[in-house]
Order: sequence, then C-alpha cells, then structure tokens
Amino acid sequence: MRYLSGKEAYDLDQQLFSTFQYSVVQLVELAGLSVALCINDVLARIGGDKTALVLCGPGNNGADGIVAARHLALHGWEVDLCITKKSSKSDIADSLIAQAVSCGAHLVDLDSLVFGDSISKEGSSLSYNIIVDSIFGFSFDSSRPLRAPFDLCLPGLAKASKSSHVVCVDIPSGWNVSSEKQDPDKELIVPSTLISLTTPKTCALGLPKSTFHYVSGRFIPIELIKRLEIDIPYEGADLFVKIQ
Ligand SMILES: NC(=O)C1=CN([C@@H]2O[C@H](COP(=O)(O)OP(=O)(O)OC[C@H]3O[C@@H](n4cnc5c(N)ncnc54)[C@H](OP(=O)(O)O)[C@@H]3O)[C@@H](O)[C@H]2O)[C@@H](O)CC1
Repeated sequence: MRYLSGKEAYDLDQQLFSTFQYSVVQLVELAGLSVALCINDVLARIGGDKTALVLCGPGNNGADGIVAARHLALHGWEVDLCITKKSSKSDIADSLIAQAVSCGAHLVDLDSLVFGDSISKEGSSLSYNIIVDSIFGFSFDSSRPLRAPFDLCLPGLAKASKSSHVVCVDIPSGWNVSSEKQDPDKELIVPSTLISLTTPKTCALGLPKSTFHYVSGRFIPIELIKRLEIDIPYEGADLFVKIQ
C-alpha cells in the first residue's frame, strides 16, 4: 500500500484537476458517496442506531463531509450537519449544503453543540452513534496555531473521541499529515475509523491497531495508478475496501 505525504497528496489532487480535468464537484461527490458507504459498513460492524453528527471544515475535506451527510440522509440516517466554518474562497459549499438539507440532513450551529465524553445538542441528552470528522484533510498545517472556532472544537472532538465512535475523513483533523508519529503533548483525536481517500497518507501509519481503516475514492485514472503505484485491493465494483 502506498502512503503519501501531504505534499504528494496535494500534487495528486492538482493533477486530477489540471491534467485529468476533473471538477471539484465531481471529486467531492464521488468521495462523499464512498464515505457514506463506508459509514454504513461501520454501522453493520458496531451496531446501534442510524444517528450521525457530521462536522465539516472550510476546505474540500469539509465538502466531502457535506456530500456524505446527504447520502447518509438518503440511506435513512438521522443526520445533523454542522458547518464549523465556511470558506471565503469556495463557491460550492452553499449548493452542497442546500442539497444535503433538501435530502433530509438537519443543519446545526457549532454553538449549539455541547462537547463532553460525547457530543450532544444543547438541551438534549441524546448523543450520536457516529460522529464524522470532516474538518481538515491533507492541506491542514499542524505547525500553525489553531484559531477560533477550531481552538475549541478540535480539542472537544478529541476528548469525545475517547468514548464515542469518531469516523475521520481522509485525515484525523489536527494530526500532522506527513508524520508517522503525532505530538504527544497535543490533545488529538483518537479515530475509531479512518477513511483514507485515494490512498492513505503517512499519518495513517500511526493509527491504533483497533482503528477500522478503509480506503475509498475510486476515481484515480489508470495512468496515475501506475505512475504512483497506488494499488488498492478493491473487490469487483466496490467503492471502498477495509484494510484494517
Ligand atoms: N485527490 C483526492 O484524494 C481528493 C481529496 N479530496 C478531499 O480534499 C481534501 C483536501 O482539501 P483542501 O486541499 O481543500 O484542504 P483541507 O484539508 O480541507 O483544509 C483546507 C482548510 O484548512 C485551513 N487550515 C489549514 N491549516 C490550518 C490551521 N492550522 N488552522 C486553521 N485552519 C487551517 C485552510 O485555511 P487557509 O490556509 O486557507 O487559511 C483551509 O481553509 C482531502 O483531504 C480530501 O478530503 C476530495 O474532495 C477530492 C479529491
């Protein structure tokens, strides 16, 4: 299995957009659909109800989460969708959010969430069976200090991840993407599931042995698969494979 650094993942992404002429919307749609399929597979393994909170960030990792929220809602899940921070650059988030809501996802404000051993909505004792971390992906820069609202919600999510099932999309938010080992002095998310898109990134080498690890995002052109030696052992027409 090929593990990519943050820079290699970024370069691959750029080639998909330039040389291979994919649009962002196409790729986040395929990524988000495969994330939703993986989450259904997780549910079949852990049991419990079909309730999920999807926390989305400002970049394309967040866009993957918004699309996944829509598909989960279409798969019969009760989905709360929280946009932690909107990007000033992206013009796709608004339409993706509107589509998710029209398919049954409920928008919740970050301020209305209570972070503890689990995450719940203010005034409600109900917690979510699955929390989806789609806040930051491979463009996260762990050398920069976290600004609001991430200075509060990422440590809150990290705490909740010790007792709740947190599914991380592509990268556990806050982790150093290109390092096998994480800073022991930082309070970081402990993923119960990681869904690596395209191929795992270096940080996935430091996953706990108990973490479910999926690879999905089956949209890489043959030429890139050969050149980068990305040989994911998909079976038949499956859009994801569980590798741990
Ligand atoms: N080829 C593939 O496999 C595909 C991958 N896809 C997905 O795209 C993801 C990568 O998306 P991405 O490049 O848009 O960036 P992402 O990681 O969402 O974050 C960017 C945001 O983070 C912010 N930010 C950074 N550091 C920060 C800090 N310390 N503290 C605070 N903020 C910080 C940064 O802010 P800025 O630097 O602009 O101020 C910006 O707003 C990838 O992981 C996968 O999920 C698919 O959708 C398509 C095909």
